[in-house]
Amino acid sequence: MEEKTQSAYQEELNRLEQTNKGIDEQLARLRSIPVYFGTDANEQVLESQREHMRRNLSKAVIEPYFGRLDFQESGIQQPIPLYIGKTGVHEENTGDLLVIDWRAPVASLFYSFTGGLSGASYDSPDGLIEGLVYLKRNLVIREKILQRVVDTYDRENSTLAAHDEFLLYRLGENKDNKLRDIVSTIQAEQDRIIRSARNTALMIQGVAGSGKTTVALHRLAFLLYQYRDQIHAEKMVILAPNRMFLDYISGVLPELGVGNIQQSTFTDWALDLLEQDVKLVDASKSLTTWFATGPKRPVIDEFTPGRYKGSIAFMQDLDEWLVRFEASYIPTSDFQPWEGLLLPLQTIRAWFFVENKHYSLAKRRERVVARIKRWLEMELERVWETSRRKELKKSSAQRLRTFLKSWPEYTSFSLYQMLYQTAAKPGTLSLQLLRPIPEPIVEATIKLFKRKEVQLEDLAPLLFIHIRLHGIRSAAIFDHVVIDEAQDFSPFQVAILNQYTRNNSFTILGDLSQGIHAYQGIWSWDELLTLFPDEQTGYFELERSYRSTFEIIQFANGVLSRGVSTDLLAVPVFRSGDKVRVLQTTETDRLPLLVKTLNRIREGSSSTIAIIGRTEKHAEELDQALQQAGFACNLITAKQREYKGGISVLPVYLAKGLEFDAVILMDVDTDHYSRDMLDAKLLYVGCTRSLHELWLIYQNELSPLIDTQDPEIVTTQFPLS
Ligand SMILES: Nc1ncnc2c1ncn2[C@@H]1O[C@H](COP(=O)(O)OP(=O)(O)OP(=O)(O)O)[C@@H](O)[C@H]1O
Repeated sequence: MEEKTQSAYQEELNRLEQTNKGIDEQLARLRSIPVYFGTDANEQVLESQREHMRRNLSKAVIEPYFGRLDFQESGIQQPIPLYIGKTGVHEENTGDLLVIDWRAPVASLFYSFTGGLSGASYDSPDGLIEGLVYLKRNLVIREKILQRVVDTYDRENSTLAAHDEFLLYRLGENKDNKLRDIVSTIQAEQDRIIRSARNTALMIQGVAGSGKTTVALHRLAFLLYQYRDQIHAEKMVILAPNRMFLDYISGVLPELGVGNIQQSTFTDWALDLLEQDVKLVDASKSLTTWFATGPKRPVIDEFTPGRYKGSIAFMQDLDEWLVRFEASYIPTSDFQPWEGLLLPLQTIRAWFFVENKHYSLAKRRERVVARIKRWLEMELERVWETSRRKELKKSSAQRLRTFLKSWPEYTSFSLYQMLYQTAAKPGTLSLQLLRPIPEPIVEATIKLFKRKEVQLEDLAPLLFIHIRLHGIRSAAIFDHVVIDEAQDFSPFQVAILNQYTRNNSFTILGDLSQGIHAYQGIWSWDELLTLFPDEQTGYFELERSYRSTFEIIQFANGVLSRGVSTDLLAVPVFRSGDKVRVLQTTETDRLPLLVKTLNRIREGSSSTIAIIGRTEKHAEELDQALQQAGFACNLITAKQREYKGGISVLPVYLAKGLEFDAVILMDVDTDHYSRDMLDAKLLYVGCTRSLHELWLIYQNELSPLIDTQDPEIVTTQFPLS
């Protein structure tokens, strides 16, 4: 070990010992205080603070910090070493900071400082603090043991050479079956997103592997720290494409010491609000239709149901329709409980349209009906003769029931159904949509209604109606919403979510190059950007990809460019690995080659492996073949709720968002991946799932999306040894 490195190591060993001692003492003291179970409110608050500290310190004692930054603030004599960790720790007696929370303003220097001799600054609650950075050091501590000390900047020799070395060391590690936190290596461009102000709809276009999901999760932890009095974890939500993906990312927030954040899919969230008034068609069925190969795949245009019903134009049509419905939503005659007594329609209208106009439609009807009943009771009390009153009571109740039949109650579903029924009958003019819904959409929707079923794209309109009918409960309003894989959301879905969100506070992230659900999702970020006021919108692009090796990224970029005209190509962090292997086979050798490849991969250090097919059926066949060959695999289907790791077999469209040490893409021939936009995006998604090894196997003719010419990144040979 070089002398300087050795002394740095020794210095850090001493410091670690001192910090651990401080934490241990605090923990011991806290643990010696008996837990309070009583009813005194003040004591309860103190106990919950102690419990919070006990939890934080027990975590901190294992890995107290990961970084050190020596910073000399302007006007101060010398640099002070700042140790940065996942949670802040104070020295018990002096109150000095032993460890600074990574989310604290000063810690932003650790991420934003990228070298050079000029000054550095950070925003503090007291304004801009300026100064000089002398040292930036990464420290790896595992189970209290110092394992690595890497200086990424040293003012004395003004280098930054080790900066990428530490990142590369981290990226080169194999992954287990959960996404991990990246606090020790957050990059400057990611840090800017994480620390953005809260009342903004942040939109992030990031290439595959650029850390979008990870960054969003760190942003939640930051918001909770920075705005702890205004934002509450239980009022934040992460919306992801499916439950399995949520399971896959579920480790990050607890690692960051954050709990209680809601995690859901748009579907589950919407169905919950609609109180299961409707059923959704089986997701596998629609996925099979949209991801069919060749000519069986439906054409996608603006009249594709998902695009049409997900558009803001449809939302506006529906809005207009509801205004006219509301105007007509009142009985058509006076109410006459008995001869000689009349409640004029005009009075009922005034109660409905004027006195109760601030209530939602259902509430207004409920209030007006209650008022009619009260009016009736008062009128009955005026009838002195008991037997006559009894008789009138009975008959008027009957008349009221008949009267109210002309003023039915609606659910979101029944009203939505009425919209399509009206659209199907050109005669009913007053409630006809101004812009007619295309006939095939009307027919297909009505057909599903018979089974009380709807498609995913019907959920936003149903919720829109739900809000008109019932309003929004304040308990249902979010402080902040994260939408992952937002390219698959429709503008209507995001507009609805915005109604349930305070102050446009969103983190919306996605990648148009992975927009494989183009039949419902956005085609450009402008479709979402226009939903928010300009001054509350932020747009970022992440171009660097951290997941895969240089070879894999170059190869995947080639695939994408052959099917899509795009400038959203990933820039690799220079981490070189094995060449991508594109192997030709025959029908008889296909499965033996797959088995041989799997065995070969397993000889190495990969712990998560994916075998990716083109469709669900394709994946099922591969899974069966592998099970018969003795491999314990996990078949991933659209209904999956848990991500188990190990060897996964899955259709390419379900691989989005996940990552594996090694990926084998099966049957990448012309039939499975033709030269078109969707197939290019699908194959791009498949390739970019791999961290270290990528294998592609095909028979007959290779997909035109793949080029094997560049010997620097691809080989067509199976490795010899
Ligand atoms: N700054 C970083 N330091 C270390 N690892 C990082 C960093 N940023 C991202 N990564 C790693 O890169 C991988 C990709 O991250 P993530 O899944 O968040 O990206 P993504 O943009 O959501 O990807 P995709 O769109 O392809 O699903 C993860 O393994 C993550 O840990």
